[in-house]
Amino acid sequence: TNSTESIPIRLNKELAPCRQVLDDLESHDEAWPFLLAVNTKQFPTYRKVIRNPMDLQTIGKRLSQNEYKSRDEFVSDVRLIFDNCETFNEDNSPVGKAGHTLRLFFETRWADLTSG
Ligand SMILES: Cc1ncccc1N[C@@H](C)c1cnc2ccsc2c1
Repeated sequence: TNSTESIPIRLNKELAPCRQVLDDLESHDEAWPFLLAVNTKQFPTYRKVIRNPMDLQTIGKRLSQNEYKSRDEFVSDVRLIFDNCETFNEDNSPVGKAGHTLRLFFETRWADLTSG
């Protein structure tokens, strides 16, 4: 069955901005470091430093599986991506700069989509 049939209309409407902003993030030029989970073979220290990894693909799966019960849960996962990025990457590194750019894009787009 279509996974959206099972959730109340209210929740479905409530989460619409989440799908929209996720699509916008995934298609952003600076999204490349955040599309998939950080490969721990490529970055062996990552999981020691970052206790709660997060990425855009994981958020998309959670959204499609109706794991978010509120917009706030969704927003927390998105902000976790950028907080992890700041923890692990220098601000002036390519990934660090991408994180700051994409965080500002997210907060601006999210405010536009949800300001009523
Ligand atoms: C967001 C993040 N934080 C810390 C480490 C990595 C990453 N991203 C991965 C995709 C990444 C980021 N940059 C490069 C450069 C060559 S492979 C590769 C993979």
